[in-house]
Amino acid sequence: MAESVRRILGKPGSVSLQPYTKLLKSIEEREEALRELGDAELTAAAAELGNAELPYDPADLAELCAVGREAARRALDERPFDAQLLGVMALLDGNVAEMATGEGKTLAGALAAAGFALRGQRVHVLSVNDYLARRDAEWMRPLYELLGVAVSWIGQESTTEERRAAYAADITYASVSELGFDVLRDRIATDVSELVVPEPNVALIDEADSVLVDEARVPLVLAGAAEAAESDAAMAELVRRLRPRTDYVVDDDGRNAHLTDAGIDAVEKALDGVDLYSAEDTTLLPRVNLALHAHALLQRDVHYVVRDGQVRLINESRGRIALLQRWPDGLQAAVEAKEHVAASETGEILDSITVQALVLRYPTRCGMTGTAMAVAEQLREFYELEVAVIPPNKPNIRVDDEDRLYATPEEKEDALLDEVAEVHAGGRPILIGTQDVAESERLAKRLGNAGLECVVLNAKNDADEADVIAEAGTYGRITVSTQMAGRGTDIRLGGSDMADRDRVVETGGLYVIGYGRYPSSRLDDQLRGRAGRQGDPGGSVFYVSVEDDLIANNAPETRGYDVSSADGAITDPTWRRTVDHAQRVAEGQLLELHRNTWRYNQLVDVQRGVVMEHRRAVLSDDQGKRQLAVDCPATYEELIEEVGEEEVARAARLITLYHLDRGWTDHNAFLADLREGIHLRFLGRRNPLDEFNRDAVPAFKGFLDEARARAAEMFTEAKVVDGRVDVDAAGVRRPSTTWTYMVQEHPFSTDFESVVGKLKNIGGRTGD
Ligand SMILES: Nc1ncnc2c1ncn2[C@@H]1O[C@H](COP(=O)(O)OP(=O)(O)OP(=O)(O)O)[C@@H](O)[C@H]1O
Repeated sequence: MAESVRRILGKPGSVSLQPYTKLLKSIEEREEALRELGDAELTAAAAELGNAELPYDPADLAELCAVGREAARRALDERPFDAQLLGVMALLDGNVAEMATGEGKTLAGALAAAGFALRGQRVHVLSVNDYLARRDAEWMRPLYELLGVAVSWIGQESTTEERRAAYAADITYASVSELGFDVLRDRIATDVSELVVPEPNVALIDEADSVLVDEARVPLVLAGAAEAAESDAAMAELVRRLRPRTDYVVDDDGRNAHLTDAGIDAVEKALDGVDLYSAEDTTLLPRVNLALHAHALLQRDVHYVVRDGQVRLINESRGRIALLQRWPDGLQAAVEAKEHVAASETGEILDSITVQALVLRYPTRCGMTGTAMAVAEQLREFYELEVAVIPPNKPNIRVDDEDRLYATPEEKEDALLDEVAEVHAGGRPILIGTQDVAESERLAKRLGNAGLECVVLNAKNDADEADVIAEAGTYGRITVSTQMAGRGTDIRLGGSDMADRDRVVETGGLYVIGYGRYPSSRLDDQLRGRAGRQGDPGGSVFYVSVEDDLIANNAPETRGYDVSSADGAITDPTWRRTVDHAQRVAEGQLLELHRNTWRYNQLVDVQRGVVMEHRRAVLSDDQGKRQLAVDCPATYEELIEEVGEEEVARAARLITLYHLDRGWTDHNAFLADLREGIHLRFLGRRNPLDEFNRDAVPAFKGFLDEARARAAEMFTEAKVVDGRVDVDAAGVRRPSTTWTYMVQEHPFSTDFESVVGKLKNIGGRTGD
C-alpha cells in the first residue's frame, strides 16, 4: 500500500484515521482568525466548546484542535503538528494513540485532557512516576491556563489536604501508584470528610502499554500496622551454609529452588536432628523455604539493593529502586535476615487493587505510547481499547541493524566492546541498554577497564535519571542504562541544549546497543526508539548470545550448539528465527499469566464491589444506623434517648464499618490461602479457576449478613461514657498506622506465593 494511503487509513487492525485527517484542513483554515483573538477571547472560544456533551461532533472537534493549537503556540511556543492533532482526536474518542518517541505525546495528551475537561469531565492523567506527573503538569500549565481549565499534580510527598485540593482540579496528573494508594486509603475512611478521590471520569494513561499490560497485574496494597516482623537470622545463616547443586537446586528458569535429599539431611542435622516433614513445629519447613528463596533466587543488586540499612526492591522492568515496594512479609523478612539488616514493620493486608482494576474504574479510558500495536489484542481484551497508529511527523530514518548473534555471553560481550570502541572513536554517542542494574555495573566496569569512559544510570531517582539521559546524545558520550531508566525524557542530539547537534548528526546520530533481547519485542522497540526521534539520524543493534536467559529458557533445544567461527559469531539465519521464537514464547507466557491473574481477580473484584457499595451506603447514607434500628430496636431507642440521634449515627457507622472491614480483611486472607492451595490442587490436573470459584463463591455468601449480625451484637453491648458511645471499649479497632506498597512482580510466582501462604497459615489470622 502506498505510504500516503496508509497514512490516511491507518494500519490494518487499528482505528481508521480517516475521520480525523479529513478535519485537518478546516483546522488549518481556522488558524488565521484565531491568531487575531486576544488571550481572553481565545479562552472564551475554548469555553464555548463546553456547551455540549461528549462525544465531540466533527465541527467541535476541529474547533477544539484549532483553539488548542493556537493556545499551545502562544503558551508554549510550540505549534502542534498535524500528527499531534490526530493523536488528540484519537484520544478524545477513547483510543490508545500509538505515537513514536519524541513525537510530542505530552502536548497531544494535554490537548485531549483539556478537551475532556472543557466538556465537564474530571481527567486523571496517569504517569509512570511522580517525577513525570509533576514535570508534565507544570510544563503544560500555561497551556491549560489559556484554555481556562485548572491543572494540578500529586506526588509521594503530597499531604492529604494537598491531594484533596489536587483532585478538585479539572485535570490531575498523578503516578498510577499514588492514585491507587489514594483509592485504597479511601476504602477505609470512617467519615465522608476523610475521602480524597472523587468519582472517576476519564483516565488518560501515558506509556499506556507499560501501565495496562506490563504492570497490570501488580497489586497495590494497603496494609495496617501490627508489629515488627521477626527476623529469622538463624535460618538465613543455616541456608547460607548450604552448597548449591548439592544441597539445593535452582530450576532452569530460576523461578524455584528446592532442597535435595542431601540438603534436607544437612538442614535436619543443623536443627538438631528434627524431621523437617513431620516435625511438631510446622513453621520449620516454610521458614527454611523462605530463607532458601531469599538466598538462592533473590540476588543483591539485581532484585534489590541495600541502602541506608534497608532492603529496597528494584523494579526489574524499570531498573530503578521502587520506593514503596516490598515483598510480602515473610520473604521481605527473609531477605532482611540474609542481609543482616533490621526487620521492617509487618502488617495485615487491609485491601489491594491491581493496576488493571484501578484503570477499569474509569468509564472513559484512553492512552498513548510508542508501542501499542504489539499489544492491541490485550488492550481490546482487557480494557476494550482500540489502537490508533499515528504516523510520525517526520519519517523515521533510524537504521536498525540485524541482531548480532554469538554462541556464548563472553563472545557477545567481547564483540560488543569492540563495537563500542570503534564507534566511540568517531565521537558517535552510544546508549547501551542492559537487562538489569547488576549487568549495567559489570559492563560499565569492563568499559572503564578498556579505557571507554561511560555514564551509568543506576536505579537513582527519576529526576536524576532524566538529567543523565537528557545528555545521552552528547558528542562522544557512552551511557549504560537499563531499558526503561529515564523514560519520558527526550534525547536530543548534541546534548540537551543541542549545542553540538551538527557534529553529532555527522556521526550518524545516537547509536543504541541492546545488551541482549528483552522478554518482549515491545521492550526492544522502546529501547530502539530512544534513537531517531523526530526524523533524527540514528541507529540500533542488539547483541545476543544463544546462552542468554531469554533463549536458553524459552528455546532449550539451542543448548550445545557447536559454533565454528573463531569469534563465536553465528551467521546461520535459522538462529535468528530461534531468537524471535524464544521471545514469542516468553511473550506468550506473560500473556497467559496476565489472563490467569485477571480471571482470579475478576471474581474477587465482584465481591469487593458488593462490599464497597455497601460500605459507601454506611459511610455516607446512614445505612448502619437504619439496620441497627431494625436489628436491635430496644438498644437503639435507649441510646437515642440517652445520647441523641447524631451520636447514635456516629457509633452505628463506626461499628458497622469496623465489621465490614474486618470481614473483608479476613475474607481476603482466606482467598489468598485458597488460591495458594489451588496451585497445589492444580497438580492434580483440575481446572484451578473452577476450583477457586467453587470455594470462593460460597465463602462470600452471607458476608454482609454476618457483618451485620456482628455489628448488632457489638452495638447491643456498647457502653455509654460521658455522653458518648464508647466504641473503642466495645472492640472497634482501626489500624494505628497504615502504609502502602506495590507487590513486586516476581519471577517465580506460584511457588513463592505458596511459601508465603504457608507461613501465613501457620501464623494464623488475627480475627476478633
Ligand atoms: N509541536 C511541536 N513543536 C515543536 N516542538 C515540539 C512540539 N511538540 C513537542 N515538541 C517538543 O518535542 C519534544 C518531545 O516531546 P515529548 O517529550 O512530549 O515526546 P514524547 O512523545 O512524550 O516522547 P517519549 O516517548 O520520550 O515520552 C519536547 O522537547 C517538546 O518540547
